[in-house]
Amino acid sequence: MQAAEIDIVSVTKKYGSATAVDGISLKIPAGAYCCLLGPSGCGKSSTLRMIAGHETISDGDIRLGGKVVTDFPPARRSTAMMFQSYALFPHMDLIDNVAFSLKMKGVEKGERRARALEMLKLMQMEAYATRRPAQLSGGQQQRVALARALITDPEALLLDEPLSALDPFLKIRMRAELKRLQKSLGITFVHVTHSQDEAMALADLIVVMNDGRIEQAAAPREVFERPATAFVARFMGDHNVVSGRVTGHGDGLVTFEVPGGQTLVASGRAMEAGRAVDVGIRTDRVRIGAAESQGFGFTAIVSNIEYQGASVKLSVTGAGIEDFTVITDDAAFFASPVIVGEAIPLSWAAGDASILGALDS
Ligand SMILES: Nc1ncnc2c1ncn2[C@@H]1O[C@H](COP(=O)(O)OP(=O)(O)OP(=O)(O)O)[C@@H](O)[C@H]1O
Repeated sequence: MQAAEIDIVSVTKKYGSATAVDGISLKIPAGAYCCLLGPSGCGKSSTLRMIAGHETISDGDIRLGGKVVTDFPPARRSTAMMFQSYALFPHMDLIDNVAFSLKMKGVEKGERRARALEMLKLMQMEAYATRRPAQLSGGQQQRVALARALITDPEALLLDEPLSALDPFLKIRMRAELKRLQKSLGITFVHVTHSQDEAMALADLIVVMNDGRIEQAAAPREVFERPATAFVARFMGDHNVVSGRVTGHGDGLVTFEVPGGQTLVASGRAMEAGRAVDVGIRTDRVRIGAAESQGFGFTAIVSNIEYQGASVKLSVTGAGIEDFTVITDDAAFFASPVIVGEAIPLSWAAGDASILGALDS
């Protein structure tokens, strides 16, 4: 199969006067596994449907494999879409379900059935070829839906929350299957999800969306290690976001004051005093113990402790700092446990607190 690059150029989607997608631009390389990630209502499904041609584009253009397809109907785009509900026909057996789009194209019966069987084989479902969808498990239905989408030989497969109907165990298994399938077919996958874990596990490119815009588009590790904005840091989880005002800078470090009056230090480029900043601090990089130098920690009051097996999660507050989380490994915690209500010193290394959004400059 051939893979297509997807180029979204200043695309806007309006429903009446409401803007669902607000002038986004994004290049998805051919053969990439791209996850559109974000909270409910951020515009991920609208973006996917515009790529598929199931939704008109209010402004801007979409190019697939270098060709402008903005006004093309779905069937002319070399894309295939797999829906959340799988949308299988209940009265047809699996072969007819999978062969359906070939029938629409006028492919002769013998050939379309042979190709459908081949697709079912690819998905290891040939033994069930004459069953109906209701006689299958959720995971099996998903494989059939995939076979049905792939039979048209698409250059890009578009998946809208493909794992959301599955139980947690199956979800993780099917997620591995999706990844394997994408690598073996080599075509571009665009997968809509609101799950950070799912996006981190699958994607080569994560696109974090918020309120119709793209907050960050980067490799999973980049998004996790260097969130571009406070929104991304909060949404990906595992980061504390502390807000304050800049009081000074020097040597790649910025000092800032939080509302409670204490001064902390973060890495970041020079910026003028008085500017409001958000600083990200990874929850797993904070340790219990006094800071070696001023500004790389604070005194916190423990408000909650959750045992999580391999780790322990502490919720704490400090002067001007609310909702701060510390993830510590279980051995370190139980070697010298703390209790709710206790005042404890917290600290982190110089590179572990960074000004969000100023990391690339
Ligand atoms: N057909 C429609 N008519 C009017 N408004 C719509 C339509 N489809 C979506 N919207 C609105 O556009 C915005 C973006 O919706 P969209 O479905 O793209 O978001 P999403 O990120 O995929 O959300 P979810 O995860 O809940 O599916 C929402 O505010 C939604 O209510």
